[in-house]
Amino acid sequence: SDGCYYHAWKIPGPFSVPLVGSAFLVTHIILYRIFELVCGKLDSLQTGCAKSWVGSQLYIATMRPTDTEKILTNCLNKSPFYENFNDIMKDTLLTSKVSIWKEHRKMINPSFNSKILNSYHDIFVSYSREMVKFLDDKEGAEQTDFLPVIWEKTVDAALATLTNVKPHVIKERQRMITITVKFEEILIQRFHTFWLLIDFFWKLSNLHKEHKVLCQTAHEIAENIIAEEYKSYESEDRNDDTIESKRFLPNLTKLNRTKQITRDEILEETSFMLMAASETAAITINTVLTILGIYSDIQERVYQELVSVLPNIESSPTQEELNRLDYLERVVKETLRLVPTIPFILRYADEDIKCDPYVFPAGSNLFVPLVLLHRDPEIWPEPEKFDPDRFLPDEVAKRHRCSYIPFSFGARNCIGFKFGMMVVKVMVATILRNYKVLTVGMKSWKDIQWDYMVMLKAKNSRLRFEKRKF
Ligand code: HEM
Repeated sequence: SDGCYYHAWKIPGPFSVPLVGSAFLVTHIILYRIFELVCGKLDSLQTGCAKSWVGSQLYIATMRPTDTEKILTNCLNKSPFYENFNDIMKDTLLTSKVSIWKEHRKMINPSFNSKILNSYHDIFVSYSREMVKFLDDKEGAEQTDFLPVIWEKTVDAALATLTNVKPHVIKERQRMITITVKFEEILIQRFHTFWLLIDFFWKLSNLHKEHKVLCQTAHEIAENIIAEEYKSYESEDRNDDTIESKRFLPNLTKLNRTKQITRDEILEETSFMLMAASETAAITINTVLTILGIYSDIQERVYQELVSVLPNIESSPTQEELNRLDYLERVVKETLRLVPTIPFILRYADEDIKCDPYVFPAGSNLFVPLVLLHRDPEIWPEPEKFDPDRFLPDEVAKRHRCSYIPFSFGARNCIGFKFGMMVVKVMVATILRNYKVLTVGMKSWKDIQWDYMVMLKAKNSRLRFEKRKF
């Protein structure tokens, strides 16, 4: 509309891109141009926000906490960007239109309440013990890449908590990891091959064939998990009041009986939920350990806290002990500030959003770069310094509540926020109580090479583990 052009005209932004037809091409340009723009020029613009026209689509990036709060509270629809992930995750909590999302989130939310999450504590502990046992067996060995190792444990922990299926029953569950990695590789390859960004060529390419095979396999694995869940539903004398029946997949299975959700919808939600739960947690644990490997003085402080709260090396933290690990909590928070595992969020404006002195017009795509918001020197003095004490209560109270949002904010925030913090803390606490972690040849977090696609993950973190003496 004319209003849209008028409002957009006032927002600074030096470039536009000629009309292009493919949604994927648009996405490509957003990522590269806006990232470049936002990273390179946002602070020099001194406005905290910038726009870019990509064909007929308007993209606006902002790193002001007040705008961020307005966007995340008022715009619950996602940008078309999210349609590009993969073909079996088009209608999930993450991606679906508000109408569907609202219904599903209402059904899924109760499975993430505190009572149910607390019942997961011992399960997380048992997988963290398995992790330590794995390290014991390989003592001293340099892990060229720790991420796949910890990821196996978070997949099992996710299956053991979000479903009633015993992880070992799902023989191909480790393939969930290779498939996810492959999906991301294909996405990256597509981004780097200009002609593959045009749908017509993409559909003809071998990469697309590979993509389809992966979708098929992911679909089969999710089918198996659901079939097992149905079996356990039928075999056990079902009591719908147990805490187990309120878990994510059992709960959806129950709602399927009363036709509140279809089996296909459950399949997509499950596929996505298991991936979301395990990959984010694994990456975060890997990042925390890498950073603590670099800053050994900070690791030492974490270790001293662990020794005082957990005098016995064999013991894992109880829930009450976990809550007393304040310094560890600050370390995890500071890690997610500097390196938010999900580095940006894209929303869609259904109506005009007033962000003084600008109006972000209806129809625009709103880009919230967490990674830049979290490094804004106006909010974070010496932003590149790793300093867990930024999260002391007095410091937190001084900042705007949307200056730090690794789990997003508002009604469409991360449903697994507490779940994620719990797994990460239990795993890191148990590993560090038993092992000292070292990195090879790195002095600062800036020596880590970051993969910058959908997730922000360390590429060259080679961790070494040294058994702690009693
Ligand atoms: C541990 C680190 C984690 C981080 C940093 C993280 C971060 C986020 C962020 C930033 C979003 C919003 C994404 C967007 O709007 O584009 C999100 C959404 C989501 N996350 Fe997480 N997450 C984590 C762990 C988890 C876990 C453990 C689960 C599941 C148990 C989970 C499930 C989800 C789901 C289902 C959504 C979509 C929510 C909706 O749109 O209603 N996440 N997460």
